[in-house]
Amino acid sequence: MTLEAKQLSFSIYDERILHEVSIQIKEKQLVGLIGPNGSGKSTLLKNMYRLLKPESGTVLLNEQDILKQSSKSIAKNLAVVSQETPVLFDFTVHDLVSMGRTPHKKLLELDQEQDFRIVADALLQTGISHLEKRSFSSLSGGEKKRVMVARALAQQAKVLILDEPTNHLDIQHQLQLMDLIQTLHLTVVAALHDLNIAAMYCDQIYVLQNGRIVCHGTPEEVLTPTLLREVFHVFADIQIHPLTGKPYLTYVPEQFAKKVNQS
Ligand SMILES: Nc1ncnc2c1ncn2[C@@H]1O[C@H](COP(=O)(O)OP(=O)(O)OP(=O)(O)O)[C@@H](O)[C@H]1O
Repeated sequence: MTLEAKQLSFSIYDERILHEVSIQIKEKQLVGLIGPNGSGKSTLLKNMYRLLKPESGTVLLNEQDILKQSSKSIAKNLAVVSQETPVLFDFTVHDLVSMGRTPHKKLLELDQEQDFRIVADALLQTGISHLEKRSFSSLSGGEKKRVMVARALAQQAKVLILDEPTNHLDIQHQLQLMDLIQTLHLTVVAALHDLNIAAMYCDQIYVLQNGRIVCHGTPEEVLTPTLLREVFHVFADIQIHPLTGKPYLTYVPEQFAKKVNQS
């Protein structure tokens, strides 16, 4: 399964938020979307999971226009972990994760043995089995995030859209979650703020600035001191880490700026 945005533009109240954005997530690739606050990451993802409708351009899920597919067929293939968490009713963790099974069932069909097994697996993989009877509203921010990831896993979609999946998680759970996502070998696009996490886990990175893609490529190609300075307005020393073989960023105060490697 592949996911692609082609020449996508989007405006709110006559203000252009996204300018002809194109991004491509190939089969089983983990693609990171990075950019400063307000650069348009969430807006792009919302267009890609149909919460917003583009002004122009298309979103293709497995090369088919997403606007021409039924919600149920999209939900079988595409799961989303958004920044918002459901607040309408106070469901238990188990109930919420079980909702991930909905696209696979007929109207009013009860959970089958297989559904219970898939939900139990999703709870186990995200490390929240012990919370299954708790009410969702009583959970901490990080626990809620893991419930939403578990729901997405229970959906058994081949494509995942994640809007800041590691937000609210402590460092152990950030790494566990990214490890889990990597081992699932799904087609994934994730908006990420932590550039070291993006460097460590992403196959490709797209950089958004003021609603435009300004750079894309492998973490090694994209994460350079020049890009960090021009897009994020910070100075960073970037080395290839001897253990991971991936770029590792150390942010430095301006007084050390002249000493950082300039690539
Ligand atoms: N409903 C809205 N009404 C007005 N402006 C909006 C609305 N939604 C988004 N915007 C604006 O669109 C721009 C892009 O916002 P978006 O949330 O996509 O950025 P982001 O890159 O995800 O930011 P962050 O890193 O802070 O989460 C921002 O300037 C934001 O204020």
